[in-house]
Amino acid sequence: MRMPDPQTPLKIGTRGSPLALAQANETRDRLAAAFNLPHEAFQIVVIKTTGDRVLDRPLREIGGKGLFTREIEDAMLSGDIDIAVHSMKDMPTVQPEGLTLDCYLPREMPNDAFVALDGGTLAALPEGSVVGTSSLRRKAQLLHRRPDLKVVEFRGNVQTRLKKLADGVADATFLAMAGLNRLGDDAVPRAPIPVEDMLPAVAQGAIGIERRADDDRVAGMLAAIHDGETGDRLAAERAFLARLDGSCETPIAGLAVIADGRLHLRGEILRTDGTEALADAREGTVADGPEMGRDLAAALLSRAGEGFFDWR
Ligand SMILES: NCc1[nH]cc(CCC(=O)O)c1CC(=O)O
Repeated sequence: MRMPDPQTPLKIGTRGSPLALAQANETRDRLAAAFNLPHEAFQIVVIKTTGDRVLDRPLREIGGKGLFTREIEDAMLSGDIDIAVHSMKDMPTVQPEGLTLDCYLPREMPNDAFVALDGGTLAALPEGSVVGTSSLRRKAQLLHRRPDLKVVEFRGNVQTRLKKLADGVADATFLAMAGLNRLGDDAVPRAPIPVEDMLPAVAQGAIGIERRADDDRVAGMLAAIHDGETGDRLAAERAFLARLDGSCETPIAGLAVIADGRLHLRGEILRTDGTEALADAREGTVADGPEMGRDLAAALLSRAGEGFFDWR
């Protein structure tokens, strides 16, 4: 296998946000360590996506999943980059023709974080408080438990959201614990929310690395840094999501954990206004994860009935 070197570096495509760059750097560090290569054998290439460009509208109005990936995938197909580093939470369940996604780094905490400048917790949030989020899932889960709260649209990166809190636009917001941990920004006050209280988005906290399907050299390199347990968990969660045809327009949550060699999968779907939440769980062998995901999704869908996902 010919290795990349400083003259012909492996090109790592990523979005330009601080979190995306942290994820790309982690990927480079793991590859460099696995093959004993200098950092200069890798080049990080920043690519702007539609999701980065359009900041003034809710993402679901612009066009759902793929908003943060399309331009990066095009760059890979045209050979401008060799691999792409993604937050798996933002990834469609099917990849474009010619691309493969089968390498995952060890997963961070999947939990959502409750973020309030005064360091408070969700449980202690006063009645009638205003919470900022652009996530339909978080909004629906929150209103299901706390119909007294008001939810306002909140977009932008971590820094932007903190600024909005400081400006008094909202009393609190939610972020993924994984993002905060990966940014290493201890200044952000956050309380992890137990997954029993707020089931995370499918694949939350996991990083995936995409490549050209026919690139055997890169496939061999990525195999060396792939985390099998994360792969098994995501296989179950993403099968669940795929069967639900999940997109940004539907509040869906799902989480698989592996304990004592058994896979435990929990899933939830909600009405967007939070008036109804349907949840269920499956348990089985790790190999049966994808089948359990599809079965769980089918069970929830049959309970949901027509119009459950309508949000307009
Ligand atoms: N939708 C944006 C997005 N995609 C991945 C993460 C966090 C990191 C992760 O889940 O791995 C975030 C931000 C957030 O939800 O706070």
